[in-house]
Amino acid sequence: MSTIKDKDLAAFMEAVIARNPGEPEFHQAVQEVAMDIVPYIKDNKRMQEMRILERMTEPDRIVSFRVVWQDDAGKIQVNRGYRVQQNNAIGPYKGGIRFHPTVTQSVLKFLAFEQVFKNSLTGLPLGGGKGGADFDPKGKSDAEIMRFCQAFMTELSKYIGQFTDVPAGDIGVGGREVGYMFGQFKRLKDTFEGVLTGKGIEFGGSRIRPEATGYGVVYMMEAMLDRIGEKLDGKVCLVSGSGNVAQFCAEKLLDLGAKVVSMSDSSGTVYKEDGLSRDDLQWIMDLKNERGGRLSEAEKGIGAKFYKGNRPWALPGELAFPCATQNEIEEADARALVKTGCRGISEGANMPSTPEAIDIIREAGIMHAPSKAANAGGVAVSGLEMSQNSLRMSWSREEVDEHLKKIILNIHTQCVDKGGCDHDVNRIDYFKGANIAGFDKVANAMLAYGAV
Ligand SMILES: NC(=O)C1=CN([C@@H]2O[C@H](COP(=O)(O)OP(=O)(O)OC[C@H]3O[C@@H](n4cnc5c(N)ncnc54)[C@H](O)[C@@H]3O)[C@@H](O)[C@H]2O)C=CC1
Ligand SMILES: O=C(O)CCC(=O)C(=O)O
Repeated sequence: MSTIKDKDLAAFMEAVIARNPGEPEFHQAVQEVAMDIVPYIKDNKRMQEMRILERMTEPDRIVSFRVVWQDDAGKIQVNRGYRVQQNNAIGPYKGGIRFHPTVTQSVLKFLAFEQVFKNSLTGLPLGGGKGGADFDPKGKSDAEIMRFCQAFMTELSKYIGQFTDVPAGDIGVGGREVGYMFGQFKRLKDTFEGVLTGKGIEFGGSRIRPEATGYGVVYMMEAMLDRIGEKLDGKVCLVSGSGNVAQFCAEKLLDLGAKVVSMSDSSGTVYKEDGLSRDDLQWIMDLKNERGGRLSEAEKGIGAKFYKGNRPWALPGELAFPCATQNEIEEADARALVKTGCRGISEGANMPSTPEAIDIIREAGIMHAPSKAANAGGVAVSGLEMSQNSLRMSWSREEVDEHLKKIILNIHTQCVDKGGCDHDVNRIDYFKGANIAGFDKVANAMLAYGAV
C-alpha cells in the first residue's frame, strides 16, 4: 500500500491490520476511507471518545457456513458461504452476494465496509452488508446453479429478512440466481416478503434494477462533466468488463452519444477504434448472457481487435469506466491513463483502483469518482425495490429512472460539498467528498445510540 505520512493515520491502520491479519483487501478499503476520516475527526472529541471509526471497521457479525450440493455427475461438492453484516445504524443490512472462486472473508469484508458508506450516500435507509461463496459458476449447468443457490439459501435464510438483511446480486449472481434463492427462501419460510432485491418483475422486482448500476456510473460522469461545462456526446470511452455493470454502462454511453471503444473480460480486451455499434454491444450481451463465451470470439464475431491478456487502460480514450473487478487499475495502468490523456474516471466496479493508482490519478488532476459514489445506482434502485415491495406497488421505468438520476445527482452534490481541495478551489476530491458525506450520516446515528 502507499506510504502513510500522518502519524494518527499510521497508528490507526496499524491497529486495523493487527486486528485483521491476512486481509489485504479489507485493509485497503479501510485505508481509503481512513485517509480522509482520521484528519476530519481529529478535533471532534465526541467522535474520538465514542471510537466511532474503530467501531465502524468492526463488522456487527460475520456468519460463515458450509454449502453442500450435488453436481450433475452425482458427486458431492462442498463450498464455503458467508454473510458479513457490517453496520445497520441507518437501516437493515443491504448489499449483494458474490459467487466467484476468489471470494474470501477479506474480499467480503472490504465490500461490506464500502457498502456502508455507499448506502449512506444514497440518502435511503440502508445499512451495509455483503455475502457470497467461493463457488465458481463458470461451466456449471443450470441445474447445478439451482442446486447450489438452494443449498446456499437454506443456510443464509436463518440470518436474513426484509427488516434485518436484504441481499441482492453481484459478480456471478444475476436475475436467475436471485430467482432460485428467493424461491428457496419462500419455500423454507412460507412468507412472501422483499427479502432479496434484483428479483424478476413478476415477483416483486423493480424496473431498471438490472440497468441501474451501469446507468448510474454514466450519470455520475455526466454530472462531473457538467460541473466543468462539458458533455458526454462524442467523447471516446474505455469500458472494462463485460458483465452486468459493463453492459449497461456501455448501453447508456451509446444512448448519450459517446463512443465506446473497448470492453474486456479476464481473457483480454476488445477494441474498435470507431466505436462499438448497438449491434456489436448486443452481440457481446448475447455472448456473455446466453452463450457463456469469451471475448476472444469478438475478432470473428464483430470484427474487433482482441488484445489477449490486456486491460484497456493503455488504449487511447478520454474517459474511463472500470466495470470489471477490484484492483483492475494498478500503478502502471494509471500511468498509461495519464499518458493517453484520460480526463475522467467513473468507477463501476468496487474498489477498482489500487492506492498507488489513486495517488497518480489525483496528482494528474483527473476527475475520479470512487465506486462508493459512482456505482451507488444499483443499491439505490434496490432501495426503491424495497419501497415498492412495502407499498405493494410497481413503478414505471420512467419513474424509477427519474429517482435514480436524482439520487446520483444528489451524491455528486454531496461529493462537491465535502470534497473541496484547499490547494485548488476549482478541484474536487471526489474520494474525500464521498468518504466524509457517507461517514457523517452513519456516525451521527451511531452517536445517537450511545455505546452499543
Ligand atoms: N451488479 C451490481 O448491481 C453491482 C456490481 N458492482 C460491482 O461491479 C463489478 C462487476 O460486477 P457485475 O457486472 O455485477 O458482475 P457480472 O457477474 O455480471 O460480471 C462479472 C464481471 O467481472 C469481470 N471480472 C471478474 N473477474 C475478473 C478478472 N479476474 N479479470 C477481469 N475481469 C473480471 C468480468 O469480465 C465481468 O465484467 C464488481 O466489482 C461488482 O462488485 C457494484 C455495484 C452493484
Ligand atoms: O443492490 C444491492 O443491494 C447490492 C449492490 C451491491 O452489492 C453493491 O453496491 O456493490
